[in-house]
Amino acid sequence: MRAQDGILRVAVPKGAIFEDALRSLSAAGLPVGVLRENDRRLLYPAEGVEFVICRPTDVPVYVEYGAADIGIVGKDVLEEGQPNVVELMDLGTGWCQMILAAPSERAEGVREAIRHAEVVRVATKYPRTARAYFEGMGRQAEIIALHGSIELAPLVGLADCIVDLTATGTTLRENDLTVLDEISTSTARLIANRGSYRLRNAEVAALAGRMQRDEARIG
Ligand SMILES: Nc1ncnc2c1ncn2[C@@H]1O[C@H](COP(=O)(O)OP(=O)(O)OP(=O)(O)O)[C@@H](O)[C@H]1O
Ligand SMILES: O=P(O)(O)OC[C@H]1O[C@H](OP(=O)(O)OP(=O)(O)O)[C@H](O)[C@@H]1O
Repeated sequence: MRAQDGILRVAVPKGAIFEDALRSLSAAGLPVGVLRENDRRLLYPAEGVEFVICRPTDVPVYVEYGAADIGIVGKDVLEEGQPNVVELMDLGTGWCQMILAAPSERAEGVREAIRHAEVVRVATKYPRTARAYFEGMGRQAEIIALHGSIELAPLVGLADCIVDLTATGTTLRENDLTVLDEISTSTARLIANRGSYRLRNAEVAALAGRMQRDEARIG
C-alpha cells in the first residue's frame, strides 16, 4: 500500500466522461494538459500531482485500495460495485439513465411476463443493479452478464430485455428498443480514498471546493 503523504494521485476515466473529467480537474487548477486519452502511456506525472488513466469501472478500485487518492466515476459504477470510498461531490456531468428496455415489437409481452412474475432473461453490464431492481419488485430474473453492446442481446435471442444506460437515446432508437422503465439516473462523482480523505483532508477538500458543478443535472 502506498503512503498517503506523497504527491496526490488522481484516477481519470477514459471514455464517455473523460473530457468532462478533464474540465472539472482543470477548474480545480490541476495541470491536465499533459493527459492524452488514447495514448498507450497510462501514468502522467505533472506539477504537484500524478494522473492515471484507466477504464471507468476500474477507477473505484484504484481509489479504494489507495493506488489513487481521488478519482472521477459515474454514480452507476458506484451503485454497481459498492466500493468502500468517500463520495465527495456530484459533478453533474456525464448524465445518463439506467433503464429497462426490450425490442419494441415484444415490449408489451415482456411487460406482461414481468407483471405475471414469469422469469425473464436480462442482459446487462450491471448485474447487481439489475438483480436489485427485479428483487425490489418482488420479481425474479435470469441475469446474463455482458461487457458491452448490450442492446444487441435481445435482438438475437440472447435475452428478453436489457438493463443498460441511455443518454441521447440514439442506441435504443437505432436498435428499435423501447424503454419499459427508468431505474435510476447517474452523473459523474468525485470520490476519494478513505485514508487520503482523512490524512489529506485540507488538500482534498480545497480541490473539491474548486471544482465547478454542472448544476443543470444535480437534483
Ligand atoms: N452514452 C453516454 N453518455 C454520457 N455518459 C455516459 C454514457 N454512457 C455511459 N456514461 C457515463 O460514463 C461512464 C463511462 O462510460 P463508458 O461508456 O465510457 O465506459 P464503459 O465502457 O461503461 O466502462 P468500462 O470500459 O470500464 O466497462 C458510465 O459509467 C456512465 O456514468
Ligand atoms: O443513449 P446513447 O447516447 O446512444 O448512449 C447509450 C450507449 O452508451 C453506452 O454504451 P458505450 O458507448 O459505453 O458502449 P458499450 O455498448 O460498448 O458499453 C451505453 O451502454 C449505451 O449503449
